[in-house]
Amino acid sequence: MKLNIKKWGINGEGIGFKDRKPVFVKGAIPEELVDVKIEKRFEHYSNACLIKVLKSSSYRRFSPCPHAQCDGCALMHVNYKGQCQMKASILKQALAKYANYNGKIEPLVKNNSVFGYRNSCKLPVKKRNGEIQTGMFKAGTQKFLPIDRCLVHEKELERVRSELLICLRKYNVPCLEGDGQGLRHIVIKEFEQKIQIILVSTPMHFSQSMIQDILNLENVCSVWQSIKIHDSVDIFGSQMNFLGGQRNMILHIDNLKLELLPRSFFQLNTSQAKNLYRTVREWLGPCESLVEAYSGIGAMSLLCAPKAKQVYGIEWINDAVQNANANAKNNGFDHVYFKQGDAASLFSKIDKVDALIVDPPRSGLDSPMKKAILKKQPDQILYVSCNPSTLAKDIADLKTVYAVERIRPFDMFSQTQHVETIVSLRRIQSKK
Ligand SMILES: C[S@@+](CC[C@H](N)C(=O)[O-])C[C@H]1O[C@@H](n2cnc3c(N)ncnc32)[C@H](O)[C@@H]1O
Repeated sequence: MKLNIKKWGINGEGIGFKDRKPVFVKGAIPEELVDVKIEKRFEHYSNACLIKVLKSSSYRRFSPCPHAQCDGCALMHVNYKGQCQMKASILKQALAKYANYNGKIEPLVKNNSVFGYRNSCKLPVKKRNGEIQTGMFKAGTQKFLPIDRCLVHEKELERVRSELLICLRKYNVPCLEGDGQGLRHIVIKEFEQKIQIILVSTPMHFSQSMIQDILNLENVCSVWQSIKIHDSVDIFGSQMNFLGGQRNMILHIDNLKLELLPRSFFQLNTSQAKNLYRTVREWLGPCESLVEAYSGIGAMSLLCAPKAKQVYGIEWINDAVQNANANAKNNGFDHVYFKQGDAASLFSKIDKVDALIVDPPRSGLDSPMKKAILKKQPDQILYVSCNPSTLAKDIADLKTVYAVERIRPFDMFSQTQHVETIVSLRRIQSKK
C-alpha cells in the first residue's frame, strides 16, 4: 500500500493516514511517499513495516550503523538536520496537544559530538561458540544481538570494552549459563579519561589476579561487582561490592568538583549535561529557599547554590544522596543539604519554597508531587524533562497556577528520538 508520510511520531516513526487513522511506519520520514505493509491493526491506529521508499526526504541518509537490528537509535537513517527538526517538532506537537501551548520555543541546542558522546554503556554478555561476547538486547525483547562496536559510545568505552573482553576470556568467566550462574552484564562509565567497570553477576567470586588485570587496563580507575540474582528492570542488583581502585569517579563542572558512585545517576552526555545545568543556573532567579527534587548527585543544586540562601535536595538513591552531601561539603557549601526519600513526600513537608527544580524520570511528576507543588506554589519552577509527552501533560496539570516563561530543548541523545527540555514556569496567581 502506498502512503504519504505526514508527520513524526514520538518514537521516531513516520506517520501517514489511512481512512483518517494514523499508520505508524518505522524508518519512514515526513514528506516521503512509501510503500508499506500493515502489520498490526488496532482500534484507532495501525503499525506498518516499510517496504520501499518511493519518494525520499532530503533528510534521508544511508545508516552509518552496521547493527540495524539493535533498534537503540531510531534516527540513524536521518541526517543531523532532520534529527534536530524531528526533535523540535515532537516537542511542539506534544506541548500543543497536551498543554494547549502554541507559544515560543527557543532553538534546539545542538550536540557538538553527534557520535561518540555516551559516557556510559550497559552491555549484556553471552557465550557464543565458547567465547564471551558483548551485545545488546533487541529493543523491547530479551533477544541477544552480538555487537562489537557502537557509534554513540565514547571511543574510550569502546577501547576498554574490547580489552575487558580479552581479560574475561582469558579467565574463562562463566556467563549466565545452564545452571543460571555467572556474569550478566558489564557496565562501563567514563568521566575525564577515567574508567569505572561494574561486573553485574549472580553471586560468584572473581579471582584477585583477574581484578588486578582489569585495574591494569589503561585509565581504568575502579572495579565493582553488582550482585544480581533475579531479572529486573534495574540494571544493578541489591548488593554492590567494591573490588579495587578508587571508590568514586570525579567530574568537574565549572568550579565544582563532584564525586560519583556507580549507583548514582548522571546524564549520559557529559558536555550537553553541562550546557543544560548552566541554563538552569542562568534562568533561576535569586531566591531564599530553593528545592531540587530528583537531585541525583546534586549538580544543579550546587551550581545554583550561590543564588539561594538555603538549598534542599531530594533523591531516593542512597549512594547519590551520599555523593550529593559530600559534594556540598567538599565544595564549601554549608547551606546546601540533601535528603534521601520520595520527592513528593519530602517536598510536601518543607515549610517554605521559593523556587523548585525538578528533573523527574521519563514518567514525569507523579500526582502526589503535582498536588504538593500546587499546594506549596513556589514562585518559579525549572522543569528539566527527557520526555516531551509527560512534560506537556504535567504543564497542563499545573496550568491553573503556572504559566510557561521559557522553553529550550537540547539534543543530548543524537541518533535517537529522545529530546531533553528545560521549561521555566512562573506562578501567575498570588499565593493562597
Ligand atoms: C533524570 S534523573 C536526574 C538526576 C539529576 N537531576 C541529574 O541531572 O543528574 C532522575 C533522578 O530522580 C531519582 N528519582 C526517581 N524517582 C524518584 C522519587 N520518586 N523521589 C526521589 N528521587 C527519585 C532517580 O534516582 C534519579 O537520580
